[in-house]
Amino acid sequence: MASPALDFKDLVVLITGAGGGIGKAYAHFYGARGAKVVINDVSLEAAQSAVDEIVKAGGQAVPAVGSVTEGQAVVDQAVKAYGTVHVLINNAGILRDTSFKKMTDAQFDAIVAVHLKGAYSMTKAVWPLMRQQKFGRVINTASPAGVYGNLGQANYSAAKMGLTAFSKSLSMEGAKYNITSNAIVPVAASAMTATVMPEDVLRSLSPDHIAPLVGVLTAKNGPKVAGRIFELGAGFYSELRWERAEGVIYKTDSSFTASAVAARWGQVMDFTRNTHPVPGNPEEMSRVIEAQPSLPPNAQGPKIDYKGKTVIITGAGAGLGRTYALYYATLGANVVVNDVSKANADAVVAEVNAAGGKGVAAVCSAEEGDAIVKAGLDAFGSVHALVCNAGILRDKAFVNMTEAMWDDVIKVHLRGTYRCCKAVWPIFQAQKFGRILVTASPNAVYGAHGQANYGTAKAAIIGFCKTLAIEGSRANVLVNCIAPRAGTAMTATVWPKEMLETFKPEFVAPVVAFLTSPECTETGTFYETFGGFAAQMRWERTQGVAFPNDKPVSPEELAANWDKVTSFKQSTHPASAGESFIQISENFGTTSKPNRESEINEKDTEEIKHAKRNPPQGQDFTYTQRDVMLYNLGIGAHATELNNTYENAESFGALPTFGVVPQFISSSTIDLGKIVPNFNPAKLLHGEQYLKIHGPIPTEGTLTNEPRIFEALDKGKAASVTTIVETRDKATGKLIFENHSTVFIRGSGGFGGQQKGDDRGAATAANAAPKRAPDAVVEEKTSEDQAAIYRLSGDYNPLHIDPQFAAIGGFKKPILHGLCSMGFAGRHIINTYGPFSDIKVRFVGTVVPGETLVTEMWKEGDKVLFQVKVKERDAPALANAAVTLVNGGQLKSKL
Ligand SMILES: CCCCCCC[C@@H](O)CC(=O)SCCNC(=O)CCNC(=O)[C@H](O)C(C)(C)COP(=O)(O)OP(=O)(O)OC[C@H]1O[C@@H](n2cnc3c(N)ncnc32)[C@H](O)[C@@H]1OP(=O)(O)O
Repeated sequence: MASPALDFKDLVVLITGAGGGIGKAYAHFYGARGAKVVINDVSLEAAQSAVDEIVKAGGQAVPAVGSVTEGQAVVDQAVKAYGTVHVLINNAGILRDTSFKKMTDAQFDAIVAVHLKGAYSMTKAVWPLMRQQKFGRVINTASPAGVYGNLGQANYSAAKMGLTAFSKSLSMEGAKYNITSNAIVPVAASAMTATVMPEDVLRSLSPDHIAPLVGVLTAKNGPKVAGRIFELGAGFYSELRWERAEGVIYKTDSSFTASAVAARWGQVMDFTRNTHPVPGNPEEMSRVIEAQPSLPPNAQGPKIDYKGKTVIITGAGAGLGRTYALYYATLGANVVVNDVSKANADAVVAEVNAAGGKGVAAVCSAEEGDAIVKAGLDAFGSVHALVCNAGILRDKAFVNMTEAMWDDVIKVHLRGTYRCCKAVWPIFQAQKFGRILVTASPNAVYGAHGQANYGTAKAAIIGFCKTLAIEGSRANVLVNCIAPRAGTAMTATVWPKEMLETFKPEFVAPVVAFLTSPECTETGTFYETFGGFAAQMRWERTQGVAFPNDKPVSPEELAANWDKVTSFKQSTHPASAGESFIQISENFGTTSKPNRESEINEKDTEEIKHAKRNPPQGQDFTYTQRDVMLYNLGIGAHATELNNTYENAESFGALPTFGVVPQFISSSTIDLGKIVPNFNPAKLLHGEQYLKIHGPIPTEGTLTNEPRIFEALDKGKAASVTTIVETRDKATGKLIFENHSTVFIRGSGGFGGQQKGDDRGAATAANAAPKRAPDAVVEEKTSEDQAAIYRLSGDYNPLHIDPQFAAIGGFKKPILHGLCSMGFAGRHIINTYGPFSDIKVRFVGTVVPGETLVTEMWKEGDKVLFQVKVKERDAPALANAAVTLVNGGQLKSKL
């Protein structure tokens, strides 16, 4: 049941990058729901055309041209047109994809500028308006590339992940003013994916599936949801959150070493008993304070030493960085002590030398990655590990944050990390060894007041780490991330003594030294660590809710299912963009329940109306591999084609036209005598067939059928009746096949009903054969026993075996099943062009078992048009026929 109408009337909604793609889909959504839409784009032409479309459809919209990095100028245009902004959707984006090895500073900086600075600049400009009117909704657009990492997108991953924390911080600061902010992780087709994805996948990933969730989050009367992350696409809607392993509290005495950390690392990563820490929860730290005194000394694991190894530590002049440097020194490392302060760097170098290591200072900003790495190379000849630790704080409430405060924090943390990683990357790649540890923060996970800049930079580092890990693993360059907590010079004045004692920076160092050692084989992982405690973090995703893929759900219906979107009861843990995509792609091709009333035609007789409104109960179809082999043989597969005829063959499976078999039990039992007059089964011929294969075909199992009468046409002397059957996997409910079957019943016309059928797209396409000679022709003789074999797959119509029955139908001999001829043609197409995802044919002439079928084919884009003739009589058998090739036929080369 849908929830009450969500109210968007007169909300001023500013959407960045709305000249195309998802942004434009939002614009249409809000325009249709009575909002005042402000369409931002860098292109006036694109913005204006989106505006025109909305106005034409009866909505209100204005363009606001300009770069998102000039937020105030864009917002001024919105205010000029509509007085304020209620909803801001930070959607604009660009891509500069390339391997990290080849990434230029310009490519990194451009992405950070548009996605991060753009979101900052736009939000900063609307913030005072939202505070003043005590209403604001901000949506930030993250990406699977950000939350899971993605090859060739180190820059984009960083920026997108950064926006998750930006939303959290904004939500905390906006709460008092009824301002919420959420991040979405959309999976949708865009101008970019259009070039790399097949058409049906693009259709399934329509951007129209994203707007309903954004609608729920921004409606005047929607649920109050703030600081959360939602992953969605293709009609699937879910929420993401961080989950933490129970972790280990190591005793922080002298037995707390990198080797002790290694000894129990499995437990650090063990999610059997997981937790979901609440931001700012005081129990978090008191748990560690209470546990420490009674812990036994730590058992030691494999020896970890750094003799002959060089470790670069940025920001090592004080705090955590200094303690790392000193700890590495005790393990015999060469340490490059980077700091902006020469005095601090020199002092730590002296301490490193005294502690058993060798130190060298690299006095410069963390952004000077090349200079820092050069210092290490000059002093020690090589570099083996990099710990990116340098950071600054420029805490300020977002309303008072200056551009410089934003820029400085992003630069030191994110750009500094990028520049140092970039500088060590070729060295690590060449020596086929490298360990990188980057530093995020709990505030990247939980958000924090006054740290929109810092939280964003730190979250960006998590996304950056994930992509680097993917790109580095082949060369044994492992990249991990920590969110440490420790007492600082600042907390020294406010924390009680026992906290200062428990959360010393020294109590993070052994974890760091383990993570950069050869003994650590993890990559792309992320940990919280403080006071001897360490625990891995991973994504947890709700089971989510999937709506039919063929049309976008309404925001009301989505809101009515909000508990399913957000319930973590049966959660999953996608660890990569690929894993995340599986559940989304499972929703491809799912269709809405048909609205039977809409299929009623005014000319339908009462009998037809009744039949349409009261479809028969579908029947289950259970089958085994034997049935698959029997079907394949029935349509001419040969014993030598083992994948079709031998259950132990490596790629054993059903030929795609097997899809007509499971539904037959349901469509053939429809009582046609109750629908058309003078029904005589001997006068029934199969007229047309359309089959769409939605999912992989199981080689055995139970499928369910949902049949319905779609139309019954009066063709004068004859009637034609079309049934549609959806066939699903009984266990999963996943749609596997959709069949449209038309039977032509001679002598049953003249009842005065609808004469012309409705357009059902590919199922009714004319598929006229081109004038040119066929691109390919395959000829194959059917067996005299073909119908006798084929009927064992379920169509026991006596027309195909019983001469007397055939004679009543007007035939000299039993004729071949139409679907058998279609199966032959399907094989001919597969063998010529590869597998297909749908097939449509019209049966235009009968075939007698033993006759030779000639399949003529014309390739037109991703379709193959075809027709089949009977060679002996030069008579047409199948016409108006076509298939859609899987992946445009590219699979053929892989077969
Ligand atoms: C799986 C789900 C359940 C399916 C149950 C199937 C059970 C099976 O056991 C049965 C079979 O397999 S039978 C064997 C396969 N079928 C055949 O051999 C039929 C061959 N076709 C014919 O003989 C003629 O085309 C014929 C007789 C069909 C039509 O020829 P004509 O009477 O000459 O028709 P025509 O004058 O050309 O056109 C009249 C109107 O009908 C439409 N039409 C024509 N062929 C059609 C066809 N094959 N399917 C659907 N509609 C068809 C025409 O468009 C025309 O419509 P309109 O008047 O609006 O222009």
